[in-house]
Amino acid sequence: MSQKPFLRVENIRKRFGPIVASDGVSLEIEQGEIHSLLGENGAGKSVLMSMICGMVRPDEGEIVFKGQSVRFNSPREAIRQRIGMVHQHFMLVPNLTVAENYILGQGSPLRVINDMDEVHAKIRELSDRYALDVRPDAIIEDLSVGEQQRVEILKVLFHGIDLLILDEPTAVLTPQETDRLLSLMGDLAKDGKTVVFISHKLDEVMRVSNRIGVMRDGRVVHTVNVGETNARELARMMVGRDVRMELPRSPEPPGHIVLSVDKLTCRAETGLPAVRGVSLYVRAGEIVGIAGVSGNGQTELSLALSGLLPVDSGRVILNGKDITGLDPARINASSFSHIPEDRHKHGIVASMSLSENTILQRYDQKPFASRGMLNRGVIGEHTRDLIKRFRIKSRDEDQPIGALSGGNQQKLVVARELARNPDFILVNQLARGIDIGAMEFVMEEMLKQRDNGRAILLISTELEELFAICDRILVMFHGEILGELPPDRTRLDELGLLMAGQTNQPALAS
Ligand SMILES: Nc1ncnc2c1ncn2[C@@H]1O[C@H](COP(=O)(O)OP(=O)(O)OP(=O)(O)O)[C@@H](O)[C@H]1O
Repeated sequence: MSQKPFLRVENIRKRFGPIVASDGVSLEIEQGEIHSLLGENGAGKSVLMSMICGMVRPDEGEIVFKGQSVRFNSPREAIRQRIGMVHQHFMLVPNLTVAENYILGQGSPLRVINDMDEVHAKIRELSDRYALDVRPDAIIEDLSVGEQQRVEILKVLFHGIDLLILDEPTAVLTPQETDRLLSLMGDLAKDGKTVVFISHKLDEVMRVSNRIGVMRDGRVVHTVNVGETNARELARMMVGRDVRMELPRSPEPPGHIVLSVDKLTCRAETGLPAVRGVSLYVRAGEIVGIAGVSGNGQTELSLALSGLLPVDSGRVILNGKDITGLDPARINASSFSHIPEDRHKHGIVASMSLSENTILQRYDQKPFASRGMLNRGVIGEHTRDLIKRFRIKSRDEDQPIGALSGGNQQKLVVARELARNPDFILVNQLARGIDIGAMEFVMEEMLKQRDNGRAILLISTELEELFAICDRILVMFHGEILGELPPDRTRLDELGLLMAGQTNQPALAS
């Protein structure tokens, strides 16, 4: 690493109306390092990085890159200076090929030559060099989330970068894809590239970083070398207190069956079988987990249960009533809450306010409406209460939810669904984007719901989350439930083997 900082950010300020996203933030990054950024939801990580990559303009302060003061008006200008960012939400055109996406509107010299063979060859070369497995002629919409992310990373490499910024890249990845991404970061650093890695997952940050910066309230408040810290200390720096991962729970036995699923089958959007004869039940007062490497039918199972995907055969019974194949609105009205995997598609309407999002499914119900009129006072009060209880960082309840940081959007979805007092709660990826302090709170809330007699089905790729709050864990593999494990008598590696489809284990309960 060189002595002079490769990137220096000095005293940057950025406001969005009354919200201070960057409060005089300063940061130094060395060439060839992997520098992680941690911080609570809304601490200002994404906004800071968006300013470095030309997406957002700072109000004040200076960015010095390779010794020169820079001010970008667009991401394209930043890319010209060899700075690229992969965002939380991919920016690829779904019905175009990888190669077409790369030359689209970028003004690349290769586009002027218009030599697609050359573009394809360059993609293949980079794909081979960094083991990215990206085919230039693949259509984006046919690719899995992990593949699309590798396409995004290769896109930035394609245009040539020295600084790569990755904003929560592992939030949507399987453990195997995460391992692969972390080793890619190491390879890039070996090639002299510099990587900024934003994540809420402390174990990943500890594994891959050279240095770690911790942000709070729009500033970097600590920067530490990875060898001089540990996950517990990082958590304390972020949240300002110790974070408990072991949560107390009442020993009450579960009650009657609230949801039962009998031999459910359904196909994925591609038409291929995704859920193959799944049977399960969830009782009042218990949390049943579904573990599995993503892509094993969990997405389709949750969409089919909530009416968002047609069921081919089998039955779903909620509180004794057959809800199989009902439309989502009717399922929602049957005391069924859903915290979806993809909040943008199924959880929120980004352009609508927090208040409107809070009552999405209940805009015509008491106390939010009476005699065909919205009770704006009641809706506002209810939303303010959720904002306060879940510490959702926002200007006020009238702000569009799309302007909130990712983790704060997720907190509103969780708050809304729990506030509906449902009998059954379906959760697919509770933690998505939520910081560890808020995660502790959200898990406590889930346990309170359980202790109040709710039945909860928690689909997750985060094993720690499943072990922390589930009473039983089912393992899903290739669209089937392979077995059930008691979390208090199962080791992580046993669960991992079952998730890989290995069923001949002693821990497997009948
Ligand atoms: N376009 C915008 N309009 C208004 N406020 C915004 C906008 N973009 C960001 N903010 C606000 O700036 C603050 C910092 O947001 P940022 O996305 O940087 O947080 P973060 O640290 O990345 O959080 P998370 O961990 O949840 O992703 C938040 O309070 C957010 O609501």
